[in-house]
Amino acid sequence: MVKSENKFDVIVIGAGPAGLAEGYALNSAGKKVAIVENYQWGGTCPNRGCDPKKMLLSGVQARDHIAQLKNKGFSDVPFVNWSEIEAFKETYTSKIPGGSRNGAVSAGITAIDGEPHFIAENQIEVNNETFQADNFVIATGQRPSQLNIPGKEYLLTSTDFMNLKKMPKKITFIGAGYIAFELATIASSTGAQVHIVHHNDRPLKEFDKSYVDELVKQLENRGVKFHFNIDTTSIVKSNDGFTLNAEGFKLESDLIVGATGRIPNTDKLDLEKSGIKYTNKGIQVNDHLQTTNTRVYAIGDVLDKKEPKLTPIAGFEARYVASVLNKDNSDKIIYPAIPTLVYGSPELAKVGINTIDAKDNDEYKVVDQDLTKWFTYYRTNEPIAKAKVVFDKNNQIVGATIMSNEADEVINYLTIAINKKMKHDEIVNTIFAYPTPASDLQYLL
Ligand SMILES: Cc1cc2nc3c(=O)[nH]c(=O)nc-3n(C[C@H](O)[C@H](O)[C@H](O)COP(=O)(O)OP(=O)(O)OC[C@H]3O[C@@H](n4cnc5c(N)ncnc54)[C@H](O)[C@@H]3O)c2cc1C
Ligand SMILES: NC(=O)c1ccc[n+]([C@@H]2O[C@H](COP(=O)([O-])OP(=O)(O)OC[C@H]3O[C@@H](n4cnc5c(N)ncnc54)[C@H](O)[C@@H]3O)[C@@H](O)[C@H]2O)c1
Repeated sequence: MVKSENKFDVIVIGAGPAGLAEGYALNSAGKKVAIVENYQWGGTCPNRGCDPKKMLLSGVQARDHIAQLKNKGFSDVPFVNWSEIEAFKETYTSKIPGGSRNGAVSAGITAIDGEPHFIAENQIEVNNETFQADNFVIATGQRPSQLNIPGKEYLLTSTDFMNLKKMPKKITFIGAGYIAFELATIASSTGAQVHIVHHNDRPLKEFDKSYVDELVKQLENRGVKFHFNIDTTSIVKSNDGFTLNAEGFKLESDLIVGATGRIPNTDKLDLEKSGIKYTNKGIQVNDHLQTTNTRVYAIGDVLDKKEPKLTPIAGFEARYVASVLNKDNSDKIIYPAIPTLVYGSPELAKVGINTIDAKDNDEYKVVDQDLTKWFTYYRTNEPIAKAKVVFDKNNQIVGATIMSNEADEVINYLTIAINKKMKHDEIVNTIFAYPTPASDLQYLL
């Protein structure tokens, strides 16, 4: 017999951006909701992902702005003190787990701490107690993948990097994806000599190659050394640090960070007992985000999906599933244009139709502009600012790739323009504050 207080309308598993957004949306619609978390409430993004990374980057970007203005008002480029910036980040992250849990409980959500696993299609067990629900939403996210090589235990994760108390003299990242580019930018501005070792010659492969090549050059200009086509075979501990070995290649470092992707947290849940299918890419769902057990939904990074695994998409999926469970919606999920961004100095961003796919397609026109001399970028002496914009046959913007220090802001404007199908006239006739990246939009579109 399941105790009546252990029976819920919906049990959400995982208290990250996806699970919390789900819990709040269902709770405010009057459902009896519980959320189960096995580690830190708040999940990856605010505890060990987007937010701490961006706090660490804030100091780096401030320093880089001054570096750009060397001999144009500044004679010295300040040193970024890693220990202070890391401690500042900690003032934010240390409050996240408690704050996230308290917020959910204050809203009326039942918080359960422990390791859940399915024991039947509508029941889970946590801490030897049985809980039952009409529906479940799995939102357990991902964790860093680990290379299967001798010495893998010596590799740090992105979380370890962000919690370092001291920046080492020499640090190596394996893998050249989002995490390596962003953390390498931070490390190189805080005094470390940085290396990136990648197994092929196509870093950030989902972005336009010509812009990635330029980004690689910008990182090289700040001292980052790239080693392409190197397949790491082992890590060996030495007296002073660690040696990364590959065929005909050796690299000594004080620390080595593995940044070769992330894997879904599906393994501890006994999904088979609930009839839920999954692959090594995540939980399989239909176009209503429903798993192979129709009472169970899955959202966020734990999904096997083609959309990128990012915080705002986790929130979008949570709101969608809430609308389905609240019986307000029976439509399949349709994603709007999704912006993605590699943070740094400069930033690389894209949205909508990829400029790589549009290049050789008659349906599209791609306009590539060097913006470096435009006033917005000239006034801060940015080393590089570029934009490739994709238009369809009606001259409607459908995609873009942007590189500059302001790419985060510009890509968001372009996302609105794509989703709202805005025409050039509408942009020209919108009065934006001048001079800002927004007031440049009329020359981009
Ligand atoms: C270094 C880094 C930087 C990033 N930067 C950005 C960025 O700038 N912008 C962006 O949009 N995205 C970024 N991301 C991705 C972003 O963090 C994720 O997309 C987002 O956190 C996904 O939310 P989620 O709720 O699906 O998963 P998560 O945030 O991972 O939350 C899942 C939760 O489930 C819990 N859990 C796991 N297994 C179980 C279990 N068996 N039982 C119970 N609970 C469980 C976890 O402890 C966690 O709290 C970054 C990620 C990393 C690692
Ligand atoms: N700004 C952001 O939005 C942001 C920032 C960080 C992370 N994230 C999220 O976290 C995810 C994980 O980031 P990530 O950088 O770990 O993964 P990623 O998938 O972006 O990059 C991993 C890279 O490692 C390479 N790789 C794989 N095996 C390798 C090997 N044996 N040796 C060398 N290289 C190897 C891959 O080819 C790939 O380029 C991202 O896909 C994204 O969802 C987002």
